Amino acid sequence: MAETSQGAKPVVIADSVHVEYKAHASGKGLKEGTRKILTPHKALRTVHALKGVTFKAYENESIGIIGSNGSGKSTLMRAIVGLTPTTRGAIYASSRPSMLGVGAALMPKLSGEKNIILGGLALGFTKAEMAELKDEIIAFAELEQFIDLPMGTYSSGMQARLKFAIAASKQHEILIVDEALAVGDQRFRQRSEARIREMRENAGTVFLVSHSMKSIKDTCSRALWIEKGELRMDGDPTQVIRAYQKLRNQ
Ligand SMILES: Nc1ncnc2c1ncn2[C@@H]1O[C@H](COP(=O)(O)OP(=O)(O)OP(=O)(O)O)[C@@H](O)[C@H]1O
Repeated sequence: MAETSQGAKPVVIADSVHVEYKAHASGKGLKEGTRKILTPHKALRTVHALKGVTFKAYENESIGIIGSNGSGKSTLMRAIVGLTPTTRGAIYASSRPSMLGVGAALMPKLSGEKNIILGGLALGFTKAEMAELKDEIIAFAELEQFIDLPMGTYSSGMQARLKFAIAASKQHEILIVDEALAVGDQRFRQRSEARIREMRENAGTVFLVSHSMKSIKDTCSRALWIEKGELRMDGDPTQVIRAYQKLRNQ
């Protein structure tokens, strides 16, 4: 991969990325192969969610992704992780990007403690490693009093804290955080932002999708503004946010 004049190596390259979703007129997304069983009179709509997005992300950057609802932010993140295929263009990454969140692996009926082990295994830790990390995770989530209760009894904020604490226990080289910070309370948000900064300092590259301009300003070194599937602006977070808010207030 090419290097910049400052010598930083790109870790993610998005090269004219297009993503088109095929959606049934009833509103449901379609998986490959589903098309065949649809009745012919039901129209198939194409949603062009990303229209040629190009950028390079470098080591140690923390990149905020902003834009209106439905502008394509999550689609871009899912394409970077490989969950959503690009229709045209390509994404190159120097190592496998991780999406912060172990939500899918967790089970509401199990205690917070058992879910920590489960979530850790899903992240690739061994049981022994999780036994060592467990207390730190419980302390970060501040759930000492509740950790033996089923996770399903937790409030949404408590669940979000548990998920963040599990996922943030691992150092990721390329980490994608999609709105995870918006759910906790103000104090937890500050602590999770600090943790993200720490991960970034340890040679990680972080993408943070958020509608909280404060989170982006406090956490990110760069911002990408995606609007209607296109990269509208890329640069210093304060300037990009100012331009975005100016358009929103018109
Ligand atoms: N599975 C899907 N099938 C069809 N269309 C989809 C699918 N997922 C997303 N879209 C469409 O793609 C566009 C971009 O959606 P996306 O979720 O990436 O936006 P976003 O910027 O993350 O929005 P928000 O800020 O509201 O979370 C929207 O028009 C959305 O309706």
